[in-house]
Order: sequence, then structure tokens, then C-alpha cells
Amino acid sequence: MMSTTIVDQHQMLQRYQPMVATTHKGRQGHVLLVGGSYGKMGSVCLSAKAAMKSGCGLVTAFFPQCGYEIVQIAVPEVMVLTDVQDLCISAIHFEIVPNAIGIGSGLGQDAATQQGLYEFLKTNTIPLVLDADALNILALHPDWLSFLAPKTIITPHLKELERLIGKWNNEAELFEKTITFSKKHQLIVVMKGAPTHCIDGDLVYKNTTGNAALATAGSGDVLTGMITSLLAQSYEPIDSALLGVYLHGLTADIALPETGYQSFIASDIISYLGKAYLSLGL
Ligand SMILES: NC(=O)C1=CN([C@@H]2O[C@H](COP(=O)(O)OP(=O)(O)OC[C@H]3O[C@@H](n4cnc5c(N)ncnc54)[C@H](OP(=O)(O)O)[C@@H]3O)[C@@H](O)[C@H]2O)[C@@H](O)CC1
Ligand SMILES: Nc1ncnc2c1ncn2[C@@H]1O[C@H](COP(=O)(O)OP(=O)(O)O)[C@@H](O)[C@H]1O
Ligand SMILES: [Mg+2]
Repeated sequence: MMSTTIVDQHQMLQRYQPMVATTHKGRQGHVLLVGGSYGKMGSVCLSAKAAMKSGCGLVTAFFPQCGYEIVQIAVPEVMVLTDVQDLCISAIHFEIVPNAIGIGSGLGQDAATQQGLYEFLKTNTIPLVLDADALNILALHPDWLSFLAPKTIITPHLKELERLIGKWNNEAELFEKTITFSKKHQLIVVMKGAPTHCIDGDLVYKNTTGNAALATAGSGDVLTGMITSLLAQSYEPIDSALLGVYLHGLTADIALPETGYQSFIASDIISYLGKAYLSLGL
């Protein structure tokens, strides 16, 4: 039986955790973001910067070699690891121990990348957020969904969701199919749209922030970085999803009187994150 919770400021204030005065970067969570391919390195820059600006202490990004200078120059705060291949990811090997991993933005669907994702998912035990091409690859190999631990977060837009669950005829059927999928695989589904709903089995959470200014390239990549950052900071998976989606939308609401709809771009989500956080307190 579906039950819908409205996610507003009151809800968020109950879940938001202020920074502890004596904390240090080693306690604030280490994020690993895996993504990017030739021509899509911007997605990694956006998600990595968004992760940093959402409060985690350390961010490492893993991407193909062609992105090395791009990411180091675009986001100097971020540490980098590169794949053995130049143009796309093929083998996701790392020696760090991150607290959460976000994978998929700009990843592409090359055969080598699909194999690399398979090897990674089969052995990964770290809390995970899956976006974009990681989801498209899973849609091609639905049996790999069994590798995902309970409460793994997926962040599909509606086309990506359709690739995973098939077509629907109306909104009621969309929710029915998504709830069934969430329950079957024990996943938290961030069903991105206007508005975004987070679905955790029969529990449906309807976000109240955001506007059409977010209909711009890279805004989902930013969201992936934010949710992974919150997960690395020890928020529960559902709270990471809810708070990430809420703050992401709020940036656009705060920016609107200053930027209008048209001039707002994904980098502006990151720029307005500070004001969005401040609305919940220091
Ligand atoms: N700067 C960079 O490096 C960037 C890199 N990026 C990376 O590019 C990769 C491809 O991602 P992608 O989402 O553009 O491709 P894809 O899944 O085929 O979707 C396209 C089709 O799906 C639909 N559709 C899209 N959004 C929808 C929505 N919200 N709600 C409903 N439907 C929606 C729409 O179909 P239509 O509605 O027109 O039928 C559209 O034609 C991915 O790795 C991503 O991370 C991007 O993030 C951009 C910035
Ligand atoms: N009209 C809209 N109103 C509110 N939010 C929107 C609107 N259009 C897009 N968004 C939000 O923007 C993000 C788009 O994500 P996505 O399609 O994955 O972008 P990209 O892949 O380019 O990064 C989602 O969080 C979605 O909810
Ligand atoms: Mg996307």
C-alpha cells in the first residue's frame, strides 16, 4: 500500500545534521566518483565539485586518462585516479577506502566499460549511488541488479527508468511499477522529474523544491555528487536521497529571482548550495 510523505523544510530539519565544531576532513567522509568518457568529462567535474560543496571531507574521482588535466584544473580540491584506458573506463581498480561511491555520470556504454562495471559491481561492498550510463548498462544486463546491496540508491530520469522497468500507460502504473522494482531489488529509486519522487518500497516521498531552471545539462550529474556526498557523511541512504534532492531543488528556487529560468546552468546549482544549506541553519 503506497504512502506518500511530502518532503518540505520541516521534514528536512528533522533529518539535517549540522557540522560538529571539532570535526576534520578525515571524519567528514570520503567520496569516490566513477564516471566520464571522451567528450563527457564535464559530468565528472560537476559531480565531484558538487560532492565537495555538499560537505564531505575528501573527494576522489576515477575516470579515463583523457580527463586527467581537465579535472585537475577544473576542480583542484579533488584527488584523481585514472583508468588504464585513455577514452573510457575499463577496470575500476583503486586502493583507497571511500565511504560512498557514485558511479555512472558520463560513463558511456563501451563494451570495455560494461565489463569493468560488471567486475566492480560483483565485488563492491561500499554504499553506492548509480546514475546515467551505469543504469543504462544495468538495463542491458538486468541480472546484474542482484549484485546491488539493499538500500543502494539509483537516480534515473524517466527515460532511464523506462529502460529499467519498461513502459507505463499512466502515472498510477508508473508508481506501481517503480514500487514493485524498488521492492524486488531493495533499491531506493530517486525518480527524477518535476517534481522528483524518492521511492523506498511502499514509501513514496514527494519533493517540494525545484523548478524548470533545472532542465539543463549536467543538473543530474550534480545531484549524483550531492547524494553520494551525503551518503559518505553517514546519512542513512533514504535521508541522503531526500536531503540531496531537496537542497538541489532549493538552489534553483533561491537562484530564480537572480538568474531567471534561462540563464541558470548546472554550475549555478553548485554556486547556490551554500544559501540552500543556510536555510536549514548553520
Ligand atoms: N557535460 C557533460 O559531460 C554531460 C554529460 N551527460 C552524460 O551524458 C550521458 C547521456 O545522458 P542523457 O541523459 O543526456 O541521455 P539519455 O539517457 O539518452 O537521455 C536522453 C533522452 O532521454 C529523455 N530524457 C532525458 N531527460 C529526461 C527527463 N528528465 N525526463 C524525461 N525524459 C528525459 C529524452 O527523451 P525524449 O523525452 O525526448 O523522448 C532525451 O532525448 C550520461 O552519461 C550523462 O551523465 C549529461 O549529463 C549532460 C552533460
Ligand atoms: N522542469 C523541471 N522541474 C524541476 N526539476 C527538473 C525539471 N527538469 C529537470 N529537473 C531536474 O533536473 C535533473 C535532471 O537530471 P538529468 O536528466 O539526469 O540531467 P543530466 O543527465 O543532464 O545531468 C533532475 O534532478 C530533475 O528532477
Ligand atoms: Mg543524467
